[in-house]
Amino acid sequence: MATKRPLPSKVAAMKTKKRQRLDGGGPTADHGVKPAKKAKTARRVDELAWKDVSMPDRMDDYEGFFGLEEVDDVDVLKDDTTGKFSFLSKVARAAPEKAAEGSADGKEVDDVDGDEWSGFDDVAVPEGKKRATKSKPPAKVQGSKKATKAPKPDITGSAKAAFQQLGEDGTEAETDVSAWRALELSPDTMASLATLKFSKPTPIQKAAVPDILAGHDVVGKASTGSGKTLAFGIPILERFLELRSVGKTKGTKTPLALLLSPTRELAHQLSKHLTSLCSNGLFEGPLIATLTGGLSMQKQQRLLKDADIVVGTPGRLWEVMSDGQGTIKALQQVQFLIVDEADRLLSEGHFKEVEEILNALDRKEVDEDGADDASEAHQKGQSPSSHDSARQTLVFSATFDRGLQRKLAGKGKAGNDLMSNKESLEYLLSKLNFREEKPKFIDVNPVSQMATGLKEGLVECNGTEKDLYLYALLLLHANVRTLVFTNSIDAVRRITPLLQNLGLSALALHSGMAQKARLRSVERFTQTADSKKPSASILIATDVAARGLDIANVQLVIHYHLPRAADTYVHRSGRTARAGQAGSSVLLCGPEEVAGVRRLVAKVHAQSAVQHDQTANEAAKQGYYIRTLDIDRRIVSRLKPRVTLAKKIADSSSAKEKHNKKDDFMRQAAEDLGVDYDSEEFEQQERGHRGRGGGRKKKEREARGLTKAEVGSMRAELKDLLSQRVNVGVSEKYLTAGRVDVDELLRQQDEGGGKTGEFLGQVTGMGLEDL
Ligand SMILES: Nc1ncnc2c1ncn2[C@@H]1O[C@H](COP(=O)(O)OP(=O)(O)OP(=O)(O)O)[C@@H](O)[C@H]1O
Repeated sequence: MATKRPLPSKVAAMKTKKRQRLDGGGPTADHGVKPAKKAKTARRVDELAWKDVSMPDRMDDYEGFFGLEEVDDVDVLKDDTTGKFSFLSKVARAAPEKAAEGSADGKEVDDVDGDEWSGFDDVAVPEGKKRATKSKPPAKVQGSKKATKAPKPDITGSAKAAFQQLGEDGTEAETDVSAWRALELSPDTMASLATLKFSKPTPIQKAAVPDILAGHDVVGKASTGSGKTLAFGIPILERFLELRSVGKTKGTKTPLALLLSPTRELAHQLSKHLTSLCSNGLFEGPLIATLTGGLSMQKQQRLLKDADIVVGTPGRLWEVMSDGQGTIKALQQVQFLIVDEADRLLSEGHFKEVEEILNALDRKEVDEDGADDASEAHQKGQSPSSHDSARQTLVFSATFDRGLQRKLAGKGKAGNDLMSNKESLEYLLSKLNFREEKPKFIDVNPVSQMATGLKEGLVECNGTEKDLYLYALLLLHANVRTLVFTNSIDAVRRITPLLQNLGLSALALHSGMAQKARLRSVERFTQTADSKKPSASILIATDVAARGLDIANVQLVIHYHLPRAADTYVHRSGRTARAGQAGSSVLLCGPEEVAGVRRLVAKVHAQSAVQHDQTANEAAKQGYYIRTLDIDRRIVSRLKPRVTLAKKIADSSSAKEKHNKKDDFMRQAAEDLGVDYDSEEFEQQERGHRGRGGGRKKKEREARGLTKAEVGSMRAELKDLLSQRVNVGVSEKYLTAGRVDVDELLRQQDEGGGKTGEFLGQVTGMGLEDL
């Protein structure tokens, strides 16, 4: 007997308009409801009248979905015997839309018959699915010898595709992509590049695309922000279009490419970037599934079934592969394996899961029923077959271990040492099972791994003054999109509210946050970057944001804590000065750290010289000398009262929050044990235990002890201080030149209600503007 079941709140929340009358009003006799004027008919999911949902505040690739749709007035029925669902609706999707809905290969993301769709979930269709329209490539796309399929004129009148080719004034925005011709790409890819307005390939794209298209394994090195994603993305799209033109993508259940990413944010960004190339409405592109932790695994597994490109972080990918559903078998057939940010992925920390994945991809034995059990195979100690791989392996990063670079460039001594260090990148590269004896090593930036538009500097300050100097730097670079890197989650948690109290809209990003909050922070930061809004333009992050993140218009990177390794310095700094833009990277360091910092930065700049047969010391000696930037101490000291107050307020709320959490935990534990819990008594006992951390605890207690009224008055005082303008229009250089009487200026400033001199904003004469 068919019964009705209401949508769970999750589904309802995903739709802007809820389905009507889900608990009644259906036409079934069981419910004895008056028949509607037009009877509802059972329809398949893809026959329903889905409409696009606009999501202004969400990431386009949220949870691996590239678009959401909604549907109204549908009754959902569950057959208790079979457990299958069916849908009753008066209206069906209009015919032309339906044609657009189905992909050429007839695949569907949500199983229509409900065979595998055992529960309700968000119903969404990736963008690639919805765009089966064709359109004319822009006028200047011509001359490709390797055409897979001639594009047809836009007979369906796809307004979207046509609109994408129009400039704001309605005229055709032509991008001359003739500089790509030497790469012999298909008209579809050329059209896509024109839509993206990429008029010419970047050096790494120019060098790597032909080798990848020719079937070689490639290890690619190019500086940060130089377009490495499309260096492998374009060949993947080319292969997809080639296979599609001969009908080989139809009905296949095996992905074409597998991409490994070290972080979740980067995985989502890679998907988004590839989507912009592959699903721009000009042709039907490949489906992309993003597998990352922190988001619904079932949903990702469902997407995986139809995916052409799989992008994943090692942990979640291995989890999915280990589920015995035949995922390993499917992934064993990928034609491309891409290891992005390879030196990070193949280093300690990610090592275990990456190695498991690599072993599983190369394992020959699979159960008779086609399913696989990775852990079982692992226990059996099955090892990968060597050098019989059909797939191409592509390895990319801006940084590689120096010894490895020399070897790849043919300068190193081959020897037994190759296998001696099991943790080394070299050893792991040997596990990648390249199809060729030696992959092609392409290094387009042998001279420097830093972006050409990057300027570097350091600010010297005591450890206890870092917050103050950070604030001063941020004020001096007001309205500049800034990424601040710290070495710990605690520091992000502390600095973010501190800056917020100071009236700056700082956002946090660290791995201790829930995944949705992480994505939201990146999304908000990206949006403000896009909209050029001055607010919310500071992201305080751990090194989870150091690699690969491509956020437009980030102009300043501040290293609040020194990076722990040279490669981290390169990647953090690489979040600015991307794609040929300018940007600055500033290190905050204590006087005792300056010498070490200079060595670290010189080492980074000396890498290439070392490749050219110098020793590290020789290279560093002739090397780069990072400049010290002066910030006028008078300005800093005038900012101090604000920072001190803001810190007290932030410490008070964080101590209270921490205490409440601990209290909840203790209360629960006491309840579980069936004993009484008195928080004051417990605290007194704790106070009795003196020892390490006693001072910190005392401070926490004091901060927690502040009353609401005390915090309120501090807030009022801070508000008052923030409303006063601080003159920062004078610099040390000015002072030493003796042209300005700063005391007089500051006095006038106070008396004149902030009308004298120059105020907060970009300052000239400090050396900072040269950065
Ligand atoms: N041919 C091109 N012309 C103009 N812009 C491009 C081109 N190719 C890529 N870009 C843009 O350059 C930016 C950086 O690209 P990408 O993220 O691939 O850099 P990357 O080399 O992978 O950097 P990282 O080492 O930091 O990961 C992106 O915003 C991308 O859209």
